[in-house]
Amino acid sequence: MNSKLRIAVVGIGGVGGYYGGKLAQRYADSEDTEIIFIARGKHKEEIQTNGLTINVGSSKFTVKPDLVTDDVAGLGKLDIIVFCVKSYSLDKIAEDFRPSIDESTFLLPLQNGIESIEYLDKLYPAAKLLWGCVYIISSVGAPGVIEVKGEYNRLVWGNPELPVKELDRIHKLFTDAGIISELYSDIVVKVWNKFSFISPVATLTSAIGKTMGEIYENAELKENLRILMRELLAVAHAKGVEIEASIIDTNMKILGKLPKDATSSMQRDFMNNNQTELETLIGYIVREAQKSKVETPLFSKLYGQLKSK
Ligand SMILES: NC(=O)C1=CN([C@@H]2O[C@H](COP(=O)(O)OP(=O)(O)OC[C@H]3O[C@@H](n4cnc5c(N)ncnc54)[C@H](OP(=O)(O)O)[C@@H]3O)[C@@H](O)[C@H]2O)C=CC1
Ligand SMILES: CC(C)(CO)C(=O)C(=O)O
Repeated sequence: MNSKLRIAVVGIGGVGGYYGGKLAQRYADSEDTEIIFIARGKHKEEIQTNGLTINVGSSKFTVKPDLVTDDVAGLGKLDIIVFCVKSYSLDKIAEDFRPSIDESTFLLPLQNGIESIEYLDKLYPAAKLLWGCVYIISSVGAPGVIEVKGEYNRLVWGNPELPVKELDRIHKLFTDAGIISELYSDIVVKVWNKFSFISPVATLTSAIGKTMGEIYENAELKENLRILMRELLAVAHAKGVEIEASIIDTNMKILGKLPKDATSSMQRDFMNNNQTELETLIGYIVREAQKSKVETPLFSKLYGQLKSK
């Protein structure tokens, strides 16, 4: 019988490459923990042959997990699954994990937004769902290579309804791997806090094609961003999430500290004609507003514009 703790990281892109890389660096080849990467194509082949190299600021490390595969069906029971694909890829792959998931499996989705978490909760109601989000700027540089900007990244996660002892064990597992792990009992608010920044910023930058600095320095655009944040908060409050109004000022301060030429990843996806996370970052707010009969005129207008882009 396999008594190892079995962890799968699904999607070895910017996020999965960094967090999977840290886990593999600490636990691959260990006696008690198995690290599995779900990757595909040339990226998978490169990781299998030469390992995954992670460049973080001025340092770098290369890892080889215990297994790299695109064959989810044959994996067997898993203990922790960290979903790091883009939100639009989640439903395609999440279903394939059914034989690996039972009531003791932890699921940790790290997509931006709320919808992926709600989606996995509905798909696997018996599993132990963790809420999570990450503060990192990272991407695939080349097959087998991950580029992370800056040295300081945070993994924010938790679920107050699950036993503290089990959460503490995962927290130790992450921390021992060198991951900055922040375990919160008010995790729902923490994930909405991040969403209250990224959703309005992604919406406005993508709709008008301006950088974060250009928005911050223009009073009218800045007010539009505040309006989007207020609309998002109204939706959160209607859903019973106790997010504080002061998060808007906090978000504006964060925006002011970012490089003037910073763009959002959705804005870059629109510019490069790539598939985007429009539905989970923006469409979700519009749909939830309709369900709760909350008015979100600016979100609705910009969502309509972006949908037809
Ligand atoms: N990157 C960042 O800095 C941040 C990202 N986020 C969020 O994290 C999430 C992930 O983003 P990010 O890491 O940037 O995305 P990436 O596109 O860099 O990574 C996703 C990876 O998943 C792979 N993938 C998709 N489907 C499959 C599949 N069926 N089998 C195997 N591999 C698959 C993709 O492979 P392929 O290339 O072949 O499609 C890609 O390597 C998003 O929701 C994003 O908004 C949040 C904060 C910061
Ligand atoms: C805010 C940022 C840049 C990094 O956390 C991000 O999440 C994104 O652009 O999608």
